[in-house]
Amino acid sequence: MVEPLSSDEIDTQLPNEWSREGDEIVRRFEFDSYLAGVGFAGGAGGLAEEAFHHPTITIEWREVEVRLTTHDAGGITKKDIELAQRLDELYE
Ligand SMILES: C[C@H](O)[C@H](O)[C@H]1CNC2=NC(N)=NC(=O)C2=N1
Repeated sequence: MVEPLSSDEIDTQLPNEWSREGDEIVRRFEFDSYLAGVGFAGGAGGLAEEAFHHPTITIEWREVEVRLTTHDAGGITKKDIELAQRLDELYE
């Protein structure tokens, strides 16, 4: 079972564009169109399924908010950090 990271570990491992909100890490991705955000959300869902680790994805007007936490561990784990990194690669 994966263990929650300590606050220090989160601070050092959190990718640059992400922020911590309690037991979640959050990033808002910006797009030129609503449908570009929808497409990104679809790709994010595919990465989530590959990792079997599922974020909360909110699709808004030209923005997509992704929230990650590890429910099984009750906190932020390396699974969240790793998927965040993959989402950043998808976005770039
Ligand atoms: C049984 C458990 O729900 C599964 O192992 C997976 C599914 N996707 C998941 N996604 C997230 N974000 N956290 C989990 O703990 C998690 N667990």
